[in-house]
Amino acid sequence: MAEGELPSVLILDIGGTHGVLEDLAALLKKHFHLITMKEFLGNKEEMRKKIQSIFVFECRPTIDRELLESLPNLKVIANSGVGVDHLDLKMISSFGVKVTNTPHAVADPTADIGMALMLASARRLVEGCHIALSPDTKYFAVDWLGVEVTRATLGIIGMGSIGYKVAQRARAFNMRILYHNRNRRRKEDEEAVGAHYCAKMEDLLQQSDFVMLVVNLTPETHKLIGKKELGLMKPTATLINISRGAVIDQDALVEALQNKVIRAAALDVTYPEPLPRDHPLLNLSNVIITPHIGTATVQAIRMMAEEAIANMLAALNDQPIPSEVFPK
Ligand SMILES: O=CC(=O)O
Repeated sequence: MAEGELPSVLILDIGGTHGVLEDLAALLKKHFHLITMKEFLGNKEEMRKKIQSIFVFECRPTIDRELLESLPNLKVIANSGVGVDHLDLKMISSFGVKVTNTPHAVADPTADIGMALMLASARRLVEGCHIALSPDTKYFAVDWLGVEVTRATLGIIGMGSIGYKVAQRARAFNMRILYHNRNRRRKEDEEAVGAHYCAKMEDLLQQSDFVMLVVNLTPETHKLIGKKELGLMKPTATLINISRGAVIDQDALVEALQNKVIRAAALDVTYPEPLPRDHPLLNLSNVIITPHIGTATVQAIRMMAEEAIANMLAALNDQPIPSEVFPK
């Protein structure tokens, strides 16, 4: 790289051609020369040699061996978002390329979406909205009573930083909070939010009125919730998923919802995304689905870009990286 020249960053975004939003581009341009996928595809050897970093912005691309082989000077892939289940960490690391994520930016907005889904499902907000918008529906609230979140039992599966933020919020609703996690949190953390540890996930499933999934998607959590687990839940319970769609066996979920094995589900994530238009989950009145919007806020998008920039700069300058993700 010539002196004074900014390091080149390839931007992978939804559609692969638009680059990032204007104000984020301005932020990135202070430190990097940006290359959109459109420019990249039309181009030449010389440009590929300059690319030192990939910024994955609001998309889940497949980064394959072929792409990595074509970028001889790539040092880091900076993912905006915390989940890196779409990246083959071992393969990427075999090229000497580092991977980073943005755990701080995502925690609050994702916890907010968890709470929003729980409240919306409990109080049947979407159905209520349809009734209010429809000119000829007769309004009899008794026909579609909701349930209360206040003082109910919330079971959080996955007590990392997002799960913990959910617990903090749930405490304000006087909820009884149970959690299941690979590792038990420190006593002080538990006490601060009044959370009780369930070593066995089954105990949490049996006792909770609301079960919220906040785990990373890994081989161990793939289809963590299937027919057996749904069968353990109360028939009055609601399942909320803000992690990844594949954490639930979706066929089993459809069956459980159709047969009222559980009361309802509220999902910000599905498998695949979006669901095919004829998917049975889209035709159930006891389901709310949002299109993976846990971090879709003005603030989060900016904070994720800032975190990614700090990660890229550290990686390119051989400094300690704030949020590096290592292959297991
Ligand atoms: O899904 C959102 C994230 O991984 O941060």
